[in-house]
Amino acid sequence: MEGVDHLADERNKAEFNVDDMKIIWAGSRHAFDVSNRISRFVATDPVFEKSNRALMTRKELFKNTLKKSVYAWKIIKELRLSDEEGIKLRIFMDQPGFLDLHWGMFVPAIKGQGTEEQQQKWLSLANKMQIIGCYAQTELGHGSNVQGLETTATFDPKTDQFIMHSPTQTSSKWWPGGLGKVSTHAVVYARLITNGKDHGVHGFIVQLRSLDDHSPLPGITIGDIGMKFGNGAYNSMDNGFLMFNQFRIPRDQMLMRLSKVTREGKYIASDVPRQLVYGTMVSVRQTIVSKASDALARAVCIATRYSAVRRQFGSENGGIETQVIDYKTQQNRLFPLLASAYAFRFVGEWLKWLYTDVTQRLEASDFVTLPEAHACTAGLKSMTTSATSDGIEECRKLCGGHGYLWCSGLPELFAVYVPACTYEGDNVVLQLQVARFLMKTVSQLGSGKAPAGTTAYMGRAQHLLQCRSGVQKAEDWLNPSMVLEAFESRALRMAITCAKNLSKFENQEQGFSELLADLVEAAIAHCQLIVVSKFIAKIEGEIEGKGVKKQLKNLCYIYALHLLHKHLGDFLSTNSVTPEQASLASHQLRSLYSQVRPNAVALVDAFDYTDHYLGSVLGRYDGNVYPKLFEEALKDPLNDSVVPDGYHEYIRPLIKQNFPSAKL
Ligand SMILES: CCCCCCCCCCCCCCCCCCCCCCC/C=C/C(=O)SCCNC(=O)CCNC(=O)[C@H](O)C(C)(C)COP(=O)(O)OP(=O)(O)OC[C@H]1O[C@@H](n2cnc3c(N)ncnc32)[C@H](O)[C@@H]1OP(=O)(O)O
Ligand SMILES: Cc1cc2nc3c(=O)[nH]c(=O)nc-3n(C[C@H](O)[C@H](O)[C@H](O)COP(=O)(O)OP(=O)(O)OC[C@H]3O[C@@H](n4cnc5c(N)ncnc54)[C@H](O)[C@@H]3O)c2cc1C
Repeated sequence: MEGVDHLADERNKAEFNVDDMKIIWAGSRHAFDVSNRISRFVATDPVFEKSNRALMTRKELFKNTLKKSVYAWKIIKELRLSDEEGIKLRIFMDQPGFLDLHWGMFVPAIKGQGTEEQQQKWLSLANKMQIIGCYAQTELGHGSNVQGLETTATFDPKTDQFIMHSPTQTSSKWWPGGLGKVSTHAVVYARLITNGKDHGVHGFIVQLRSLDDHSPLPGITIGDIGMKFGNGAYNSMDNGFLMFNQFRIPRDQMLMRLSKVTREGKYIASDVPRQLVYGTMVSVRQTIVSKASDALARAVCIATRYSAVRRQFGSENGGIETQVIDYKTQQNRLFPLLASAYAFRFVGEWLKWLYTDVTQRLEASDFVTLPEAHACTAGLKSMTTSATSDGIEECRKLCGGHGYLWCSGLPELFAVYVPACTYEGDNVVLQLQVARFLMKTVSQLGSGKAPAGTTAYMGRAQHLLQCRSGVQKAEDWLNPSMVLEAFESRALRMAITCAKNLSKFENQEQGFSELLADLVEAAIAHCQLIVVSKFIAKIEGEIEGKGVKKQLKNLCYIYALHLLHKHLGDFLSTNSVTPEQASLASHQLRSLYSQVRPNAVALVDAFDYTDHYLGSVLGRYDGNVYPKLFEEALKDPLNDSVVPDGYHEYIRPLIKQNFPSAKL
């Protein structure tokens, strides 16, 4: 029935003020206002229609993305939207495209690695989008191993130019988004060679295409790398390949904030850490963590609303059946994901603070917190994107068969989201960076250098290695210090076991290779501790709104205790909890699920997503699922005619057993 809220009963059950929770979710009243206004604007503008995306050909989808992106840019300019509003517009437009790489990587790379002069020249063009840029780092043969890149930039003192060259097929740039068909420029990462000496990987601004007719400049071979996973989905993006054949650029197009090449070809390295050349990746990894909560929240919103609408079994005397959300198994799969969406939101807020702090310090030439910022952005990017990808797929299964329909919104969400486990650093490779950081921290324990920030707990190693959890009854698992101690002790003990095992190897690098799997587990334990501790810090802070804090507390402990349950092997083998304490945690979890149950729909309403953004028949705000599923089915081109194309050619001859005789 149109106009009826099929979820009204669910909404009436809520024990907290949803509008107050919306502010907490958004981060502030201002952020909520912006998000709410822009999402509704996008939802009502026909140019941003997206329900027809899956049936588009690749070319149609690409052109549709161009149209939307340019229209979005026009709106940003004409309505003088702020950066914050512009970014929200892009998010609610919900279609990956070249804007992401231009604003998300090309512009930041120039800001972070260009001199004042270079910024003035290039950003004035880029900020007006008179040039369109991308980030060309990965090559066919090397992605994770940035130091292994093969593209060369050789300085030619005769002409004061760099010669960009792709010496092998594997050195072709391969993957950069926006490169294939749109970008006029790129920040290209290549090995800098002066006077025959290789100085490692540096960034260069390179023009790729003519600004008059868009044709590739001579010496450049460029194109799209082809269809990717899923129909529609990330295929809106023109991920590209690029080869240089002795292509020349002026010397002043090397990004020279971190190191320089003089007119004479002398290489001058500055005294800042060389890793700052990776700065753009660190900034995007930070953004990806906040976006993880957004993607997971979308999937959870769909699965929660649908689980409240969907009924199976349990009918007595012909009465109505049980809502599937009332099954404990459904709750046990769904509510931890709901809790994770909130957890990732809060750790994302904290990471943004950490990133802003390290950026300010770097500007003042203080590099002390850089290793921690790198470890946190890498580890949390890895942990949250892996959990989100798995979570979206779990939400699809939580929706049963209908979750597999395109119009559930979940297949496309998964297809668009899952490469987040790979881009901006493969998730395993990134956790190994965290592991290196942890091993270094452990090796310095007792040296007088007290661990700080997220590793401060390691400073209490003596206590954490000996302590036994004090949990005696299920309610003790609602005590923040008991929960934290269990997570700290598990993380520390896993890290120390790895360090001890490493020390048995004469060659540390060989030892590291042997122990990779254990090291990744230790790194994940550390990252989970960070998320749990930031969630606890959030609920211990000031939170306004009727009943809001209570709900967040429930979600916080669900998040922590479901991790305990999931990684029980770690907790038991490190003696961080006993089997009895683990079973008390399960008991407490069940009780928390019961408390969340009446609030579940309201907790996903707090995300304030429009039906346009959700793009899901199953997740509709009004819960009017079944008539809309029919409507969607009838829109399919196969239903344009009653008798399908191909009937006369194939079906009829088959039924009539009337096909021409086969010849081998
Ligand atoms: C006017 C207003 C306008 C506004 C309008 C706006 C409108 C439009 C809005 C548009 C919206 C934009 C928003 C978009 C936001 C983006 C969202 C996401 C979308 C993403 C799209 C996908 C794009 C994908 C891009 C990519 O994938 S780029 C390529 C990424 N590649 C990688 O990540 C490679 C991974 N590999 C590495 O990073 C490194 O190789 C390595 C870290 C694995 C190893 O490096 P290396 O070999 O050098 O290091 P070692 O292991 O030897 O370590 C040496 C020491 O260095 C430390 N280290 C390493 N890395 C770093 C680092 N980054 N920082 C600091 N330190 C680092 C190590 O820890 C070692 O330290 P030690 O010596 O102490 O041990
Ligand atoms: C959708 C998408 C968009 C992208 N956009 C861009 C872009 O705009 N610009 C750009 O430059 N790049 C881009 N990339 C490339 C991306 O950054 C790389 O794919 C990513 O860094 C992973 O590198 P790889 O492909 O070389 O993986 P590989 O390193 O080849 O990984 C293959 C496997 O090897 C494992 N492995 C690798 N090294 C190790 C190790 N040391 N120890 C243990 N295991 C290891 C990995 O875990 C993985 O399982 C994009 C990629 C995708 C999928």
